[in-house]
Amino acid sequence: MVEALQKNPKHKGRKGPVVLVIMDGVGYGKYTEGDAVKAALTPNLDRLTAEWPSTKLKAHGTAVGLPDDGDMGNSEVGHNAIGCGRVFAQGAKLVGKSIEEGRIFAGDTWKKLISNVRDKNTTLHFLGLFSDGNVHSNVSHLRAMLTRALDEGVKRARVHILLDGRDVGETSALEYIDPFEEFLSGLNAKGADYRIASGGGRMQITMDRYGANWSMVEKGWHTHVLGEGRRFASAHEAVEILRAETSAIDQDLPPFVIEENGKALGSIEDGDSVIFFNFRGDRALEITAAFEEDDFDKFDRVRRPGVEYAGMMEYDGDMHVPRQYLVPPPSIDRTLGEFLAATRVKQLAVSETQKFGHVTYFFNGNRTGKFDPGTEDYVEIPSDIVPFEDRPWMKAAEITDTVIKALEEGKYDFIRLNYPNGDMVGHTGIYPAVVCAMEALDLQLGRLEKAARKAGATLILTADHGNSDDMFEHSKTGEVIIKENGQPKAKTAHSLNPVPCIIVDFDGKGEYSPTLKEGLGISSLAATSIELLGYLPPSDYDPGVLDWK
Ligand SMILES: O=C(O)[C@H](O)COP(=O)(O)O
Ligand SMILES: [Mn+2]
Ligand SMILES: [Mn+2]
Repeated sequence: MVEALQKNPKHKGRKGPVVLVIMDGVGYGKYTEGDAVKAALTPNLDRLTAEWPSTKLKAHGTAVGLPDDGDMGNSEVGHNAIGCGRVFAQGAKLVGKSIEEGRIFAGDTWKKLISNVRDKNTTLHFLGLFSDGNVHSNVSHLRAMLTRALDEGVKRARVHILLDGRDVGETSALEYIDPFEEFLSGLNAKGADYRIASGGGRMQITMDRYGANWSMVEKGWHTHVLGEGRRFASAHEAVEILRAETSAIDQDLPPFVIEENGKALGSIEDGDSVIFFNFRGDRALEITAAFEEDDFDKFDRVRRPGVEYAGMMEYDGDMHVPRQYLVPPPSIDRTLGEFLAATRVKQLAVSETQKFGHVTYFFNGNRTGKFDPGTEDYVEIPSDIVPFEDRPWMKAAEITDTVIKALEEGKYDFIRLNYPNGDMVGHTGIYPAVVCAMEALDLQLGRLEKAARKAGATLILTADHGNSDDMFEHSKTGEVIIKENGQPKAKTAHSLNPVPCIIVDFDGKGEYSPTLKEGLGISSLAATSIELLGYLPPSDYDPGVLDWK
């Protein structure tokens, strides 16, 4: 356990709690066209921005521990940075380095999985998100592992691909599949039997998170493991036919199984090895449980093959899941939540299912569970299982109800909440729905503001990364890309834009300058929260945004 925090001598006390409001996926747009945050009618957000001290925070690239400044931020690295007050080298960077330096292949897990299939003459399977989005995975890591497996004498490998279209272009699947097939042909010319065996859209199969919809994982199990589902001769053919039939963007394409001679090419069998090559944990934990857990009751697995299973990384540092992994995760320690628990500051974390783990598991440095159940409460509002464009308001009102009640009861000192709308609806790429999501969010900000004023609370309005602020694809020279039908090409991924930091301090005593610091990143939100709670941040935390007089 960490030490308790020291008092901030310049803080003159507040009537109410500090409320950290994470408006997931709401940034400051670079372009007017496609900026749904700007386009929406948001009188509350506009007024709060105009009337209270505010600054912009960096939420992408090296400011959140990603390999370079061309990398968009994401919820994992964003909430890690916000909740941990410092920047850690993150999954994308750690795996890339481990491969570059060869450490991944010198590790016991790699060696065990490889010798398992070599000794038994069985199959090495790779399963994961098939893109270079760098949020959950990177296809370059997959290529490096396949190349190495062949060098180490692995004869047969099967790759199960989850089509992205969410962290990369919405219909970019063939840009990954076609060159990858060529790459496999190159390996196969050297004597390998390496093939794509199954796949499907990432929002249809396998990559559910936080228990929102286990039937996705069940469908994935049937597709990858049992080799059951609609059959095609190749992944390219599957994508073309399924697109023509459904008009779905990649993330929503139905599952497919590749067959040869009337048989699934790569079902997963006893004695095989399986590598789940995503480095990020939230959408990896459920399929991992299906492979690893003896007492598993989320769906009928029908057949559970005895395999050596490994994840790219450890996905849960508390529960030690998975049992075997290839690259050690960032060791995120001494988090804001842990310091507040040690200081006996009463904490509440609230979101709906889709982002519940963000304000708990990611916020606490990829750990499930509380630091101190005596002083912490976590509230999950169940998310609807619907396309988010059909209900862009999601559970913003219910989340707000919970926080307002907590403000009225005065039970907590620090409340953190995540409104998922800007991100979950942003990922659909459906512009009018995103505008509606922003307006729904704004209504709730108005309610929250009223309750906070009454309670003498301090609101910190911010976000983990952008998304809704950048809904159209732009060319390198900055023009909106127009499709054949004359409509702008939708952008489903996060943006590289900075995010707000607005300090709404209803019971402030003028102890700090109303001009906030500039040029900081979202890791500064931890120190800012601590200072507003009346304590001094740990000396190794990144500086807060406030200049105390
Ligand atoms: O998992 C997802 O939905 C996307 O890849 C990234 O979104 P998030 O980082 O906001 O969760
Ligand atoms: Mn997010
Ligand atoms: Mn997102």
